[in-house]
This record gives sequence, C-alpha cells and structure tokens, in this order.
Amino acid sequence: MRLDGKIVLVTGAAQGIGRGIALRLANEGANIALVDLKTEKLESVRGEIEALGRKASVFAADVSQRDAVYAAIDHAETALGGFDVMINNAGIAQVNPIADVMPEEVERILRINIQGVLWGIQASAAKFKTRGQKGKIINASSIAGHDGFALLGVYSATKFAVRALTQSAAKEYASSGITVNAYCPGIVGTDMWVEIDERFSALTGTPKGETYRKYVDGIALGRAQTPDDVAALVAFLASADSDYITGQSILTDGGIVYR
Ligand SMILES: NC(=O)C1=CN([C@@H]2O[C@H](COP(=O)(O)OP(=O)(O)OC[C@H]3O[C@@H](n4cnc5c(N)ncnc54)[C@H](O)[C@@H]3O)[C@@H](O)[C@H]2O)C=CC1
Ligand SMILES: CC(=O)C(C)=O
Repeated sequence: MRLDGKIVLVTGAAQGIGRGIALRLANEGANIALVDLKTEKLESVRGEIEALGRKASVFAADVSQRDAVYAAIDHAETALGGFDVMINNAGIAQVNPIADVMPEEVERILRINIQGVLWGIQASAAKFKTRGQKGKIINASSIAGHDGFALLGVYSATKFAVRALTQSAAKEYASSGITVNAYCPGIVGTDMWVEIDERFSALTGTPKGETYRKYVDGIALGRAQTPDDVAALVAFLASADSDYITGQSILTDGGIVYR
C-alpha cells in the first residue's frame, strides 16, 4: 500500500481522523497538503509529517466555501508539485431531536458536510482533468450514512448524502480515470464524540461519558475505534490496490452496522 511521492490533500487535517489519515499516508510515502480552519494545529501536524521525512503544506480554508476549496487545491499543487488524491474528511456533528431542529443549524451542517464534499469532488476532478491524469477522491461518510441515528437525524442525512454524491461522482468521472469512494467509520474517540456525548447529556440528562460508553459497548470487536483504524482503510483507498473499486462507501466500524 505504498504511496511514494503521491500528493494527497486532506481536509479537516488539524485533529482527529484527518490528522490520523495525514500521518498514516505520510508513513506510506505520500506528501500531504493539510487543510483546515485551525491553522495552529495544522502547523503542528505539518511538523509531525516533516519529522517523518515527508513534505507538507498548510492552507487555511473553510470547505463550505467553493472558491476556498479550489484555492486549496491550487495551493497544494504549487506547494508540493502535483496532485493525486483528494480526501474530503472535514465535517461537523449536530445533536438535536428532529422536533427541535431550526433552519440555521440545518443550513450550517448542509454547507459543511454536503457542500464541502461536493466542492471537494468538483474541484479535485477538475484539477485531475486539467493535469491530464487519473485521480482518487475519498469522502468521509459514517455508519450514520447507512443507518439514521436518533438525535443525529440531520447529521445522518448529510452522511447519506455523501454516499449519494460518491455514487454519482463515481459514475460521472469513471471515464476520466477518476475513482470516488467513501469511508464509513463507527465510534471514533475524537473531539467530535466529546461534543456528541456532552450534547446527549444536556438533552437527555444522561451522565457525561455514558452515551459514548453505551455506543462503544455495542461494538462487536469490543473497543472504540481509533483514527488509525480509519486511516488504514483510507490508505488502501488511496493506493493502487483499490484501482478497481469505485462508488463504494465502505464500513469500518468494528461491527456495528452490517451491510
Ligand atoms: N468521530 C467519529 O466517531 C466519526 C466521524 N466521522 C466523520 O469523520 C470526519 C472527521 O471527524 P473527526 O475527526 O471525528 O472530527 P473532529 O471534530 O475531531 O475534527 C474535524 C476537523 O474538521 C475541521 N473542520 C470543521 N469544519 C470545517 C470547515 N468548514 N472547513 C474546514 N475544516 C473544517 C475542524 O476544524 C476539525 O479539525 C467527519 O466528517 C465526521 O463526520 C464519521 C464517523 C464517525
Ligand atoms: C460521529 C458519527 O458519525 C457517529 C456515527 O458517531
């Protein structure tokens, strides 16, 4: 699964799953363009990648802004000398019963989780075509993109949408030699789950930590997922070993959702 010399852009790379993916792919030989809103943390990840002997670039962008995503890809190409793989990882959670959801919060999550992925697909495919090369696009969905979760209804809808975009884009870009796939993690111990757990507590009165524990207890393999567990699948999807796979949204959850 070596990625020697490949140029990979990762959004949401400042922490959590995105950071884990960036480090894993750098370990496989890739040079990484790091994109996020949190520039201080991005600089720290850049240091970790350079310590592995790989090149890294940092670009601050809000993935919900189409122009910013195009600019991030241009920057990656210029800074690192090419562009081979796009990883649309950035996303936010939102915990609210359907009865209480309000327009502003729906608009915010749709802009980041759906439009962010859409602009990432569109801009990276355009760049691969301009460069006259093949490419790989890899999107973050979730187990919540296969099953709707209570109190995570709008979030789940965005992750179902990522699967739809992944399938449609795979069909539209296959003839250009571009593959499009998604990874669907389960319960990963990142800041996102700290936030989800706190919000469940506030809404239901469940003691802090209980919701996370309950979900982890439901995992067949008996432990929470790490960013590196997710990164192992993404490394495969970024590598030549996955060249004959497109349009798939692949579960990596330790045994929660079975499809
Ligand atoms: N943590 C989990 O259990 C799971 C997470 N996922 C998905 O994996 C992806 C990464 O999640 P985590 O690392 O857990 O989350 P996280 O909250 O720890 O990290 C997300 C990163 O994305 C960045 N980000 C958020 N909005 C952005 C925007 N508009 N523009 C640029 N960057 C932005 C944040 O600054 C942050 O660095 C998300 O798409 C999430 O929905 C999927 C399944 C499970
Ligand atoms: C954050 C997320 O996608 C789940 C299902 O936990």
